[in-house]
Amino acid sequence: MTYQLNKTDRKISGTLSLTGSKSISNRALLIRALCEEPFEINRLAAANDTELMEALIASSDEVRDAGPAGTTFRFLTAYLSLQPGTQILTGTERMKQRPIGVLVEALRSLGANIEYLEKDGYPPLKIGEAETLGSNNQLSISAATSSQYISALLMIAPVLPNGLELTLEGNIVSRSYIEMTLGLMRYFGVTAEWDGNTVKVAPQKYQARDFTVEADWSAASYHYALAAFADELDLQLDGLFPESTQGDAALVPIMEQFGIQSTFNETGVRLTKSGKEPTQMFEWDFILCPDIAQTMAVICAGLGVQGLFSGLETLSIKETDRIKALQVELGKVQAYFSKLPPRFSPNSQKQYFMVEGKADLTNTPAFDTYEDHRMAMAFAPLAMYGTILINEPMVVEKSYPHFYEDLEFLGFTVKR
Ligand SMILES: O=C(O)C1=C[C@@H](OP(=O)(O)O)[C@@H](O)[C@H](O)C1
Ligand SMILES: C=C(OP(=O)(O)O)C(=O)O
Repeated sequence: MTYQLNKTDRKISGTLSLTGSKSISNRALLIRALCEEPFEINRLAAANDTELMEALIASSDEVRDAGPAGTTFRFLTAYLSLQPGTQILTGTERMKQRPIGVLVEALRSLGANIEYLEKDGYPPLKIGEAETLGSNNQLSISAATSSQYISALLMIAPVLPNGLELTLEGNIVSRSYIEMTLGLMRYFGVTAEWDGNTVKVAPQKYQARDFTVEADWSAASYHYALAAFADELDLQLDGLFPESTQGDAALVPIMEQFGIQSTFNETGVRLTKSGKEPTQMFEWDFILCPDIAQTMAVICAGLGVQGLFSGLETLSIKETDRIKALQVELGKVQAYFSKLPPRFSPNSQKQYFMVEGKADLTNTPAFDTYEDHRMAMAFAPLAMYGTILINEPMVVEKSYPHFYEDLEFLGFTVKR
């Protein structure tokens, strides 16, 4: 299936109410499953990944299929280790290529009974009943591959008989998501101490409290891209708060550099043009906000701004290898995304990528999406410069099922 997108003017105005954050929703659902009393979760994400999370927690099926949902898969691995009986946790072909060994090894050393059903270190998993889980409460874990493993362990930590002392080794990737986890745990009455590289969680009970999920800042990034490409702008995004636990809220200072002013009000944030010219050279380290790297690469290419990106170490193990996918798709519009040779790196400790060139839309490019929602949504804003095609457009359902309807509301034509 292919969608054709275009927009005849460069005006962006109106009010959108964005879906809830899938990261926050998936945490709130896991915490609710571990809490002895029920509570309400308002504005749960409409994301397929969140629907899966909710359905798989409630399921009594022996085989549970998390599809392409990474957080769902990782959080459920920890949760199912606590459950009686034996379950099989599986996912898409891509999920079977996304590593899980660090989490499985950590759970095994707590006493979990987990087997790999295909390739060592990767899904699918057979999770049996543990004889005793958590009699040992000290664990070291590599923090350099995915923060989701750490979040999964921290969320089950208070219900383990002796809690958990988790030592994080190596470079910590996506640290903002670990902080989000601890923030949510705190909201539900569980305290943790993070001192140096050790996080300690004593045995505690989650306290039931109704909760409202903040809107999704990663989803907001696509609207910030429209804002950056617009000539006239007055866009209200409802459901976003000024004090966010989402690392992707870094969009506010980032987009200031592109002349976008974010003004928080009672219901959300209003985007207007600040009057400042966009920067000609944009530099950012995405280690705390990896999910907006694709959006920012396309914003740079759309405006012809040179981008110097670092902190992209986790991108190759996400829904697709996002580095390769960006290289191929930006190449279709004569823009480039290339790894900087170490001798040109401003900081020898980091790996840099450079975005160069201004996207040329004259030949109605057809963008492939690689089973990655963020490839579809990051490239869609280019339709403000000319007609584009998006192949397999419905990948967006993973996190933002109403994405195309929201574009139509803003005046885009979406030919299905
Ligand atoms: O914990 C979470 O909700 C997430 C953590 C990040 O993953 P990594 O920690 O693997 O970078 C992020 O990319 C993902 O979309 C959601
Ligand atoms: C990486 C992502 O999700 P997950 O790891 O949960 O599949 C994402 O939504 O960009």
